[in-house]
Amino acid sequence: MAAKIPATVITGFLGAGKTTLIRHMLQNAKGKRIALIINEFGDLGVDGDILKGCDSDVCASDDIVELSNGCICCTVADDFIPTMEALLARSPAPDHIVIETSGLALPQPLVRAFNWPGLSTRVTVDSVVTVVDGLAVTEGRFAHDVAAVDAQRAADDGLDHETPLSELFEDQIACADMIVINKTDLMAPQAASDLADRLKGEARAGVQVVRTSMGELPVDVLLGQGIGAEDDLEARHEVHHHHHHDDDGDDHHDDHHDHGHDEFESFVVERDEIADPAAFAAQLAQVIRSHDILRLKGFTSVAGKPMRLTVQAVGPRVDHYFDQPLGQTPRGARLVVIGEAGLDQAAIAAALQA
Ligand SMILES: Nc1nc2c(ncn2[C@@H]2O[C@H](COP(=O)(O)OP(=O)(O)OP(=O)(O)O)[C@@H](O)[C@H]2O)c(=O)[nH]1
Repeated sequence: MAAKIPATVITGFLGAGKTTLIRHMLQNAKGKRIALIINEFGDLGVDGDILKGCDSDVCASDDIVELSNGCICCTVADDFIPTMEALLARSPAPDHIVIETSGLALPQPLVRAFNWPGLSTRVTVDSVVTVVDGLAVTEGRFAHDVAAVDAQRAADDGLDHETPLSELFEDQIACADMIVINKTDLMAPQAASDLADRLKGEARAGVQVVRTSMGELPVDVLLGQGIGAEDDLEARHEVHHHHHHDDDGDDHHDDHHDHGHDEFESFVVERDEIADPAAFAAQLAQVIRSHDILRLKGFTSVAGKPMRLTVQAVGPRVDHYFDQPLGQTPRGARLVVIGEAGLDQAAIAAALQA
């Protein structure tokens, strides 16, 4: 029988650098036929567009499958498994499959899907790679922040659970075979190495922790780890609490269908094209700060310019760059905004449209 096709699961919180890492991998894959499955939170398809827009023949757009019917780990049977089966039926079959989960996905249910009868004989999880925004974690912006949680607890006796952000982070760390501390260009070397030590302590024994920036990991380090994560699920402890327990008490093994998604929300804001990228970036940074936005990304045209401007913000940091000709895209801006539930959508839209 033919060898199983290896599949790498790339996980990591919103804006950690998963798409950047995958783009670097595709550009350095040296002829390996890689099929990509990507799943975004928010419905603009920004990551797919960024990957298809990279002018390299290794990432032909029909090798990229976007799953946009919700969170990949919650729609495993309806969406993910049929997509995998379709990829496996291709001739020639891909050499490697890479799956980019949404920043809010729990990796465990996805890994579990590889034990499905139709998949288990044909693919194996080469490794689970968790990309971490090193700067955001050291700043305690979303990760498990002991001091902040303790302070909250002290202030509120009724509080018996951690924030959804820190729970997601813990699950993504607990499931990892390799942790990539990304964005080290924004960190002092000592802070990056302290974080590496800390995450080694939180992860399972033997998990590799590597440091990088712009996801520039050698392809041979990233792919071909040969772990077989689906055989080892029990070790990948799931810490995420379910906030929507069935009262009948029967805990199904696949009861992650609505894990915490209603704790986050996303929406799209459209506006007229902008005049000045730097001024717009400053405006976005202001809106992000005043409304506690976790992630904002999208595209806009700029008055008088033929290129599309990509805008990306992770917490308070806003990046913008021209990436490709506008082509047929109508002029104007489309932005997806992601945050914890309760965002003031009308006020945010008004501030972004000002
Ligand atoms: N300075 C710096 N910026 C980075 C690095 N890696 C990624 N970025 C930027 O961070 C932003 C988010 O990166 P993505 O690769 O889109 O992150 P993602 O994990 O795919 O994010 P989601 O779309 O939320 O899933 C982009 O603006 C990237 O250019 C890095 O190592 N250093």
